[in-house]
Amino acid sequence: MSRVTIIGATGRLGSFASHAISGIPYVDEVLLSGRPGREQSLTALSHDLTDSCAARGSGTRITWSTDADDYADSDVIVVTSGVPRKEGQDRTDLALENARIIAPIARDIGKYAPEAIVLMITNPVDVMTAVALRYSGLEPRQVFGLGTHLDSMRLKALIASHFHVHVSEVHTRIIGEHGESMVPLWSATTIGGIRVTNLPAFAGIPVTNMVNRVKNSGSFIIKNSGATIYGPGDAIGTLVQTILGNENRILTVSSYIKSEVHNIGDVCIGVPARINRNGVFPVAIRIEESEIAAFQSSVEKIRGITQDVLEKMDMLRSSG
Ligand SMILES: NC(=O)c1ccc[n+]([C@@H]2O[C@H](COP(=O)([O-])OP(=O)(O)OC[C@H]3O[C@@H](n4cnc5c(N)ncnc54)[C@H](O)[C@@H]3O)[C@@H](O)[C@H]2O)c1
Ligand SMILES: O=C(O)C[C@H](O)C(=O)O
Repeated sequence: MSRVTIIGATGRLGSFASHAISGIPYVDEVLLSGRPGREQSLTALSHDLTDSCAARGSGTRITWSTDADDYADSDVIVVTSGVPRKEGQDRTDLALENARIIAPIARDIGKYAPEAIVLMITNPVDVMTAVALRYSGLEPRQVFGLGTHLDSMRLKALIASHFHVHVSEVHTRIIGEHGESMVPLWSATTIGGIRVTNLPAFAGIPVTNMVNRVKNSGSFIIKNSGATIYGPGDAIGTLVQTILGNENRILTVSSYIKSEVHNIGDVCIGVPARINRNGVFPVAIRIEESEIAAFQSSVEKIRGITQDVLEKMDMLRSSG
């Protein structure tokens, strides 16, 4: 029996992620959680998703609640609550506003669901992962963020399209910030098991254009269709399935690292991590010199914003 709770379920991403999760075979119950005042919307969404399950021949139960104590007994909690960026904003512009939304939610998770594995989605996701870790009091293995998994999938799609190969033939990773300072690891990119840098055709690929397209993907979609929904929603589904299926896949997610990448750490940021029913375990890696420098600078950026937000949150708390 597995129960997955989505906090922020009435939002654009939350509702599609709920749909994606309801299709995972290991999931018996999806609990749609929202703020008081959202009862009608939660009821309607639960009816719609129940119809969807029936149409797919799935026996997954869809329930809803506005009470935090119903987080209890959740195996996985996905948090999509928070403000999305508007056209022209950077994800990091949302840091303090969303930290103020995430902190009380994380406290409730720590109180009512201390055994759960928590997947953070709210942006800026690396910073919100650190906020959730701090305020929930859970262990680092239990709290992680979507991080650069979505960016890695975006790059994978571009590489597959460029080389006219199936996406399953491409393995690639982007580490670091889910944002401007992300670091594509060409050293860890393979097509059909062959390192891409060993393929003569790689010399002709528009690397900079591809990386810029990944960096700008979210803002392009937001500008032209309002929100990113299906890419992140299905990426959330993959992560939930990886946890509940105890699959031990290595995916690139925002996780607390001490020193796993060339002794760089003390931050929540996108890194390759093994994911299973017990949570998320960053994998120690060695990368190329230029990649180390870029990762170090991404870490410093995210560590700085995280410290700043946590300090401001402390000040807000002490001033009542
Ligand atoms: N990490 C990623 O790759 C990724 C991808 C897409 C969206 N996001 C982030 O997910 C978040 C939600 O995006 P969306 O497009 O679904 O937004 P949305 O506006 O459609 O939904 C926001 C949700 O948050 C809830 N919410 C808003 N303010 C709240 C508050 N003060 N307290 C409690 N709940 C509150 C709303 O009720 C709603 O359920 C944003 O921060 C967005 O940037 C992250
Ligand atoms: O770009 C955004 O603000 C949403 C999300 O982080 C994304 O990359 O799709």
